Amino acid sequence: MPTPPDPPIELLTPSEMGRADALTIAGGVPGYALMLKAGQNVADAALDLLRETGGDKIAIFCGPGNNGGDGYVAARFLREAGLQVAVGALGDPRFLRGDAKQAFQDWPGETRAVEEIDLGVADLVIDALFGAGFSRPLEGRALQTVERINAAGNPVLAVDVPSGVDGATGAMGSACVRAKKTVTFFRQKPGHALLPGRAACGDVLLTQIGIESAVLTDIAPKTFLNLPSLWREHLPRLQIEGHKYARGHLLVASGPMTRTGAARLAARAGLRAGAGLVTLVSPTEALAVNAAHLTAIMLRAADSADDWRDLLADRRFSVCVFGPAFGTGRKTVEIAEVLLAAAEEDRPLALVLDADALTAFAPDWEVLAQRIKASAARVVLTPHEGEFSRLFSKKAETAPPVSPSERAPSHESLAQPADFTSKLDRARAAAEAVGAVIVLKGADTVVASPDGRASIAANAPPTLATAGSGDVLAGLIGGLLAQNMPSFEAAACAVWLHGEAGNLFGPGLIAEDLPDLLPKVLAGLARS
Ligand SMILES: NC(=O)C1=CN([C@@H]2O[C@H](COP(=O)(O)OP(=O)(O)OC[C@H]3O[C@@H](n4cnc5c(N)ncnc54)[C@H](O)[C@@H]3O)[C@@H](O)[C@H]2O)[C@@H](O)CC1
Ligand SMILES: Nc1ncnc2c1ncn2[C@@H]1O[C@H](COP(=O)(O)OP(=O)(O)O)[C@@H](O)[C@H]1O
Ligand SMILES: [K+]
Repeated sequence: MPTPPDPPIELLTPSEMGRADALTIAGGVPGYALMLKAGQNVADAALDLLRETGGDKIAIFCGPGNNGGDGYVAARFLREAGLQVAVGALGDPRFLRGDAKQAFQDWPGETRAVEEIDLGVADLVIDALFGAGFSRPLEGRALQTVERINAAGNPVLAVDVPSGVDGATGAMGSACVRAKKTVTFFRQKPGHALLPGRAACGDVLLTQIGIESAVLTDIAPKTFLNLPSLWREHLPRLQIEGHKYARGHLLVASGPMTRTGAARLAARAGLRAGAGLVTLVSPTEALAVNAAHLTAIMLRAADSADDWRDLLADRRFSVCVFGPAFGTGRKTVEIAEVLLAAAEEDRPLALVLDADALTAFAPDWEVLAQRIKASAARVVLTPHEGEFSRLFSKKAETAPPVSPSERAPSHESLAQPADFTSKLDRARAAAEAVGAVIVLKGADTVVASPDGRASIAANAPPTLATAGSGDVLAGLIGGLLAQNMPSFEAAACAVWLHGEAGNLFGPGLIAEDLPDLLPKVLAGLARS
């Protein structure tokens, strides 16, 4: 029998995880049974780490909630396994409640105050201070304890999330534990994938504690790790009787004479991603320089919004990447409006608006939103953080519907990257407000759809932070849209392919290298 394809990997916010616990408990599994399994998994991970690093002395820091409860359970298992375990409590453990109280009572050893734990002798530290219940920046004793753990430099195993990291957002307030490994339960959380949380986790070990996947039917999570399992079934499939027009005709808009490279990078990436035909649309003044660099990619001239309108009368043009190095003047807004208006029910068109096409509308994101919502085009916006802040810096005059997610930001705060509002929620709220798929780029690129689905990528290497790499990404999205891949899946797939191409090349990467790595990445994907 053929093996079924891997399912998408859901990411659960701490409150969704709370529902998973609650549904399981309501189904007859005692909460303490879940905690016992969680603590056992932590103990097993600690034993594995000690096999690598050597030693038998463990310091466990237990907080005032159920995360601390996992710590007391792990302490008991590790002591039973013959290790020397020192337990330090943050807060008076006599005030623990519920399962955590039970776990403390079942711990047969001594419990001291966190300050009394000698880190100089510990071979491993277990951080069970705060997990899903972490709710505000650390201060006082909690902050001092985390700073002491980090300063001591022992290998740290974090329980669920490194203390100080918000599992929903990946944000940290004043400080957070820096772990070598993080053991989490049932499903990963957005905070394991979003920065800075991801960097604080070290390796993430996902373990099971007796929660059935069936609870997810009720919870209906909408956030996923950006892995092939999320979009594989929507990958373009070549037909034996296919012709190039069946693979779509992608347009890419070139900037003026001295700014033509970005469009050529996008065009080549679009062609490599599988668009049947790619035409670069160049200002007349830059035709010669573009012509000198193009072979398989075709070339057309267009200078004004009217020229673009005439060009689009040819209905075979099905996708356009617009914005890279185009310039941010009034003409950019006019052409974007022509592109959006050209789509009709019986004239499908998909648009990737990138870079200058976003900045040209800034800060009037509501104008862009109106045009997109009035358009029949499928639209993907690909801002980096700077473009996102510029575009969404203005307060909303009429409050658009608010994102359904846990920490939905008001649209007034769409552009605030540094607080507890997550990149995930900002991208999601923007997608809903604008009516387009948003690709909010960076080392933890979020792709958000107006229908609430979102993905977080964790495969991109920092070598991708090189001039022109975003142009390549825009072209990849265009190439996949040209083959009729749905917008959310096309954007997520392109982000993943982009990351894998970066990984394949390694050090010394420049943007020109990326498109030509695509055949290898696609071949690997087909084999996996
Ligand atoms: N039955 C369950 O629900 C299970 C829970 N599990 C564990 O339980 C954890 C969640 O437990 P809780 O919901 O009790 O939450 P936590 O144990 O993460 O933290 C809650 C406690 O920390 C305090 N707190 C939060 N932020 C603080 C800050 N910045 N400074 C000082 N105090 C702060 C809160 O007031 C509360 O007392 C998970 O992360 C997981 O480790 C696992 O045992 C699996 C089963
Ligand atoms: N530190 C990083 N790690 C991984 N990927 C990164 C990092 N920094 C940037 N990227 C990726 O590189 C690309 C850069 O795009 P962009 O900022 O638009 O650059 P450009 O305008 O030069 O093309 C994006 O896809 C982004 O996600
Ligand atoms: K923790």
